[in-house]
Amino acid sequence: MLGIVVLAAGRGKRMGAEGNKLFLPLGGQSVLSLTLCHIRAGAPACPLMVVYRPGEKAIVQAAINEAGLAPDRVLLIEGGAERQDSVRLALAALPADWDRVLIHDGARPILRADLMARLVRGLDQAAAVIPVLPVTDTVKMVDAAGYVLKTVDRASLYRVQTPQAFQVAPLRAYHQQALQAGLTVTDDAALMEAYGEGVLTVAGDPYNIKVTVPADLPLAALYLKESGLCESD
Ligand SMILES: Nc1ccn([C@@H]2O[C@H](COP(=O)(O)OP(=O)(O)OP(=O)(O)O)[C@@H](O)[C@H]2O)c(=O)n1
Ligand SMILES: C[C@](O)(CO)[C@H](O)COP(=O)(O)O
Repeated sequence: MLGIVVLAAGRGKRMGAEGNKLFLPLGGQSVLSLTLCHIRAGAPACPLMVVYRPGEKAIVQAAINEAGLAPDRVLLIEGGAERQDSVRLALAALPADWDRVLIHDGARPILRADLMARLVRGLDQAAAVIPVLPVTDTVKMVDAAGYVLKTVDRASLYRVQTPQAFQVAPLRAYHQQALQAGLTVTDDAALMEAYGEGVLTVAGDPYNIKVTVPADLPLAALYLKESGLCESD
């Protein structure tokens, strides 16, 4: 069975808000409830697990309700200190019949059904499938003093998004191995790469912004309108 893990246990430090950025207003709801709304709309049959920050279970449950999801359809688990910890804890708690999983940042609310469909189809070819977009700016390496070291050839560089799609068994094993080895990563596909698994890329969605810094919120509101996702999902 395919399940979806939604990560919501961060602190939102770069946003600089009072609390967790996932509860900031967006599109008449909150960032998290919009994310959940769009998952419900795009993958109505998929069971969900939401990873929440200690002390935020009640507000996450409110976002689940606001998204029109039946509370009994959503598993809740406490996250860890880092994103990688939250994913490892989620994988360890998945129902036994979840053999494939989409792991998604709750901070990416503009999630369209066609992207999820592309990722799931890719699991017929690989144990890991990730959405990517080409880099459109020039990229340079810069030293600690702020001077350019070199310009990087951007032809083979891509920006990576979530959801990321996986066969559960290998990813769960690699997360445990990474914990033992002290290997830290910023996305889950990096663990599959580190342990020799092929990672397939599919076209990402330019509207699938991660709400990270203050400037991302008005952009997300614009993308919400442009994406065709109904605000009243
Ligand atoms: N310990 C953590 C850290 C992050 N996340 C989630 O992972 C996603 C991507 O992380 P990021 O955008 O970095 O969120 P934060 O860690 O909250 O942001 P910051 O690094 O600015 O504190 C977010 O939906 C966040 O809630 C999580 O579930 N558990
Ligand atoms: C997983 C991710 O969204 C892929 O781009 C990104 O690595 C998350 O980084 P963050 O610093 O945890 O937001």
